Amino acid sequence: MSFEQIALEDKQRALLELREVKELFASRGWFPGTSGNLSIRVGDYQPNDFQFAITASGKDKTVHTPEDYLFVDQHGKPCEQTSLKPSAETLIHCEIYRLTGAGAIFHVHTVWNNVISEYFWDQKSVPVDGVELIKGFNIWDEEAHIDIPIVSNFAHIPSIIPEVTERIQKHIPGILLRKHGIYAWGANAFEAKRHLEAFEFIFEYVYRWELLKRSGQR
Ligand SMILES: CSCCC(=O)C(=O)COP(=O)(O)O
Ligand SMILES: [Zn+2]
Repeated sequence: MSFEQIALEDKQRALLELREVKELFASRGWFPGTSGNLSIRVGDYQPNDFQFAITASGKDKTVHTPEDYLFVDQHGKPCEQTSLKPSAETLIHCEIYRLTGAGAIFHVHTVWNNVISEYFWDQKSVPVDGVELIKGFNIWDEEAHIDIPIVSNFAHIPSIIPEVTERIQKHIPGILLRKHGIYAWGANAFEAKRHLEAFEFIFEYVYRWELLKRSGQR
């Protein structure tokens, strides 16, 4: 499907949703120092043919400007002539869309997601047992155990991709980059937001619980 064939309403919806999510996450302090990036897919999807709106690179995501977003294709190339640069991490979004067919991907840097990624780095995943918010991922078993994957972080973004490709799990809608941040996704913006919020809750809970166990209070 060409970019021109995608309905204008679909493109406008994506931009509006990005603006709302960006404002909400900014109010939570989830974009420190211009970090983070958000994307929402538009039009039809095939693993090798899709388009999405994404935040422009290096912007202060706590403010709104007319130059906050642009549309790119499955290779991360702008769909229209623009002076804007897509997020430096666009290729990670491309790969997650390619593998999952998700409708939205949100990436934030928080202290909790950074701390937990380092704490469990030797295991390469964060183990989570029986926490109610796992239901946020549509996993309904009270005793469920999940392992949230952690992958290596590199300044050279293409070097991050192979591990993302290898470690993405079908039933876990997120992946941690070591000492960098979380990528969470969903079928649409509502679901991706729910997943991201569940991850952030779980990271704080698991780390605090680990500390209590270590200190001998539990
Ligand atoms: C300033 S944080 C380093 C880059 C980063 O990790 C990030 O999430 C923001 O990069 P972008 O190009 O999307 O602004
Ligand atoms: Zn980042």
